[in-house]
Amino acid sequence: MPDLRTQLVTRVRAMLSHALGSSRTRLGTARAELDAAAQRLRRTREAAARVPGRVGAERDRRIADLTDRYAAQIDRLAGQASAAAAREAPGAAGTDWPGWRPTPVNRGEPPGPLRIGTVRLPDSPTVPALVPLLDVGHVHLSGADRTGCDDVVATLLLRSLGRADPGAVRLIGYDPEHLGGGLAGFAPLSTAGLLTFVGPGGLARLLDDLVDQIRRINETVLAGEYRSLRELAAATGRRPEPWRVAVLLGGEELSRHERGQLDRVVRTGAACGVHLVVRGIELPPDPTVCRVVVTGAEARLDSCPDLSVRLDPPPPATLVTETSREIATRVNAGPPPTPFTDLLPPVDEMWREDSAHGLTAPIGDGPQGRPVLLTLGDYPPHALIGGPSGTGKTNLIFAWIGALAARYSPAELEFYLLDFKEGVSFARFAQGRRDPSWLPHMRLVGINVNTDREFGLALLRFLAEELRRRADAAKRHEVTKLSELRTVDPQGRWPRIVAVVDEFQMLLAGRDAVAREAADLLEDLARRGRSQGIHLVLASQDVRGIEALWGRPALVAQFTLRIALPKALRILAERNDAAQTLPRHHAVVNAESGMPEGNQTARIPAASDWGTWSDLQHRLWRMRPPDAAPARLFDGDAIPRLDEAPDFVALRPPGASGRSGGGPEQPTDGSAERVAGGTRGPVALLGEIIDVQARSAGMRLPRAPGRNLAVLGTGVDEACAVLEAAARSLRRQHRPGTARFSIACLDPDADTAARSLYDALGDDAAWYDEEDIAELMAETANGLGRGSAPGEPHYLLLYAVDAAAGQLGVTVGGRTGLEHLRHILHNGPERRTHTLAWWRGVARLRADLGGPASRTDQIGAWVALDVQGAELTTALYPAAGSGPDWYPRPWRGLFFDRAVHRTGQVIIPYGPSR
Ligand SMILES: Nc1ncnc2c1ncn2[C@@H]1O[C@H](COP(=O)(O)OP(=O)(O)OP(=O)(O)O)[C@@H](O)[C@H]1O
Repeated sequence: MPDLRTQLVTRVRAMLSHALGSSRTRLGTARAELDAAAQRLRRTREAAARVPGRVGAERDRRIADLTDRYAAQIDRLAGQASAAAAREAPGAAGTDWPGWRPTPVNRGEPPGPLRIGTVRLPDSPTVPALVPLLDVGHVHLSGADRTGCDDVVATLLLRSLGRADPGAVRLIGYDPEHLGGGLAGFAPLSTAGLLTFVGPGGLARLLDDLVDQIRRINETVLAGEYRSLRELAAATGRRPEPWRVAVLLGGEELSRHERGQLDRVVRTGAACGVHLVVRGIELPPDPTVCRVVVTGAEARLDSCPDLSVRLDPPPPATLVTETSREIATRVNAGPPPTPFTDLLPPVDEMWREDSAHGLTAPIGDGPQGRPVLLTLGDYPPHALIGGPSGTGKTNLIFAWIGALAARYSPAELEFYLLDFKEGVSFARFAQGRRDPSWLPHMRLVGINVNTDREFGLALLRFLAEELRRRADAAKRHEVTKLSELRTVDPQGRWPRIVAVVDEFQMLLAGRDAVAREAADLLEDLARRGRSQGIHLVLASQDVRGIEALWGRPALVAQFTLRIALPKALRILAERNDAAQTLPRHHAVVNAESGMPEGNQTARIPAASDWGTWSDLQHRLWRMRPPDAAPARLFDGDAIPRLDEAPDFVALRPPGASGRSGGGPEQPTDGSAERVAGGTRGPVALLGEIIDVQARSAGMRLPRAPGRNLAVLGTGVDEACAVLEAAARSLRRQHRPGTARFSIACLDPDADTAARSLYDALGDDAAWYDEEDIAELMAETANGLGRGSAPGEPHYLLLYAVDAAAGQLGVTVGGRTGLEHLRHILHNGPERRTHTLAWWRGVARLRADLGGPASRTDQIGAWVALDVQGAELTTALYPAAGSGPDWYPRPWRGLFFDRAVHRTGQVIIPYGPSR
C-alpha cells in the first residue's frame, strides 16, 4: 500500500514537476515574446518618430525637381519663341533701333509681322511681341496714353516702310486733332507722293477712295485668279500694287456712310494690301483686327491678353526722317527696272515656241504687273520704235531680242541687225575676241555703218532676195503664207526673219540713189514681207527718220506696231500724246497704228548691260545646234584683210585642184575657180564689197580691149592697198614664172608699200622708177607688136603714174613715153598685158590719155577715191549724165567696171598685209 502511495506520490510529483517545467518554459517563451514585442514596439515607435522628416524631405525634393523642370521648359519655350519671332520678323521688322536699317523683302516673299515690344518672363529670355499688319490685317490702338499709342504707330509705320521696296508702302494720314503732327517725321515721303494727308472732314473721301482701290484691285488685278495680292505675289514673284496704309488718328463720331465704308475696308482691305492703323475710332469686330491696349510703357494684345508687353521705345526722330527722305529720293529717281529675267521663260521651256503663226514675247510689265506682249506676225507685221537719244531704244531692242531668242529656236527665228549709230553694243551678238559666244539666231550684225548706207541697202537687197525665194516656194506649193508653206513643206527651213535697223533714218537720208532704192526696197519688204515671215523693226531717235517714212503712206501703213519711248514724237497717232508723260524706262506699246485706244504702257527691264545679257547669250549659245555658224559681223570701222577674204583664199592657178585649207565653203561669187585660166581671164580683187557676205570686188582681165584699171585720187594708202590686192590676187592665179609683174613707183610716199608688194611677188616682179619708166613703156609697147601669140601675162602696176609726165614726155624710139603708155592701154589687154595704174586725179588721167577730148574706153574699170562724183563724167561713167552719187570718205572707194556694172559699187580696200 505504501508502495502504491509512494508510487502515486512519485507519479504526482513527476506530473507536477513536468507541469512546472512546462509552465516555466511557457513563461520563458511568454517573456521572450513580451521582450520581442516590447522591442518591436520601441522600434516601431522609433521608426514612427522618424517618418515625418523623411516624407517632407521627399516632398521638398520633388517640388524642387518640378520647379527646375518648369523653369527649364519656360526657358526653352521662350528661346524657341524668341527664335521664331526673329525668323518671322527679321531685319527691319524686328531689330532694335540702334543699327536699324531698311531690309526690303525679296520678290514674292511676305513682309511678315512687326515688332512693337517684348514680352518679359522672369529669368527667361525676352520674347518679341509681334503685330501682323501688311498683307494680314489692321491694328487698333486704344488706351488713355495718346503719346504711347502714337509711338506704337511710328514703330509700325517705320518697320513697314523698312520691310518693303521704296515706294511699295504708301501712307495716308488722317489726323484731324493734330493736323498731321502725329506723322510729322514721315513728311519727306510726301515729296514722292508716298504720304498724303487728308484734312479734317476728309475721312469720308479717304474711305471712299480706299473702297474704290479695293474694288479696282479685285476687279482688274486679282481678276478672280488670285484671292489676295499676297497669293499673287507668292505665285508670280510680282507685286503690282503698293501696300496702302491709312493711319486714322481720332476725330469726330463717324457718320453712317463712313462707318459702312470703314467696315468694308476692314473686311476686304487686307487681301488687296489696304490696311488701317487706327486710334480713337472704333473698328468693328473682325479676325483681321489686332487690338493693342496701351498703358504707359506697357501694352496688352488681344491675341494673348494675359501677357504684358513692354513697348519698344519709339524710333528716333532722325531715323524716321532720314529713312523717309531716303525712300523719297529713291522713288523720285524712278522705279527700279524689273529684272530682265522676268521676260524669259523657265530654262526648261526655252526654245519650245512655234513661229508658224507669229512671234510673241513680253517686253515688260504693265501697270497691273501683267506682262505686256509684243507680237509680230500677219498682224501686226512690222514695228516702229521711236524716242529721243538716251530714252532706251537700244535697251528695248535687247530686251525684245532676248525675250524672243529665249522662246524660239534658231530654226524658228533669225535676226538681222543693223546699227547706224556709232557704238558697238550690237557687236556682242556676234563672236568676239574676248567672248567666243554668239547669239545662235543672229545671222548678221552691222555696226558702225553710219557712213556706209550701202550696207543697209545690201541688207535690204538680201532680204528682198529671201522674200522672192519664199514667195517662189509658196507659189510652187500653191500656198500664200508662211504658216501654210511650213505645213506643206515640213522639212523646209522657214524661220521667221526679224530685221532690226537702229537709226534707220540714216538709210533714207539724202535724195540720192541709195535712199531711193532703200525706200523702194523697204516698201516692198514691208508690203510683201508680212505674209512671208519677214518682219522689219525700225528704230529712230529722230523725227526726220519718221518723216522720211511719212512721205510714203503705203510704207508707213504697214508698220502697225508702234513703240514709243518717253517724249517720242510722231511715233503714235497725231492726237495720241501718251508718250509725253511716260516715266523713265517705260514705253507705250500700241499695235493699232498708234491710235489712242491701242495704248499699253510697259515698264521695260534693263537688258543691255553686259552681265545681264551675256548670261542669256551663253546659255543659248550652249544650246546651239552643232552646225550653227556665228553671225557675220560687219564693222564699218574695221579694215578687212585680203588673206582672210574667202574669194582670195579660193584663188589658185589653172589646173590646180582642191581648195586651200581653211577657206570658206564656197567662193561667194563663183569668181575664183571659174576664172583662173578660164576664158574669162584671171580676176584682180580690189577690195571688199559692202554686202552681207563679205565678198570681194573683182575685175576680170580677159584678153579683151579696155581691161585696164585706173585708181583715181590722192589717197596714197588706199591706192596702194587697191593695187596690192589686185597684184597679189593675180599672182595667186599664176604658177611661179608664168606671169610678169612690172612695178613702177613715182610717189615717194608710196615707196614703202610698192616695195613691199615687189618683195611679196618674188622673182616674177621687176622694179622701175622715174629713171627707167620710159624704158619700161617703150619695151612693153614694142613687145606688143611682136608675133601674133599673146605671150605670157604681163601686169603693169604703176604708182602715181601721172608724176612721170616729164619722163614720159621724152621721145624714145620715135615715140614719147606717153604714146607708148597709150599704145599699151589700147593694145595690151588683148595680148595679156594689163595696166593697173594709179593717177592722182581725173584730170591727170585725162591728160595722160591725150587731153579732155580723148577717148577713155581703154580704161575699162576704175576705182575712185577722194574724187567727187561730178568729176567722173560721162566719159568714165556712162550710166548717168552727171556722174555717180559718190561722196568721198576715208578708206572707201567707188568701183566701176563698164563690162559688168550699171552703177558704181562702194568697196573697202583691204588693209596692208601683216
Ligand atoms: N529699261 C531700262 N532700265 C534701266 N536702264 C535703262 C533702261 N533703258 C535704258 N537704260 C539705260 O539708259 C541708257 C540709255 O539707253 P539706250 O542706249 O538704250 O538709249 P537709246 O535710246 O538707244 O539712246 P541712243 O539713241 O542715244 O543710243 C543706257 O545706259 C541704258 O543702260
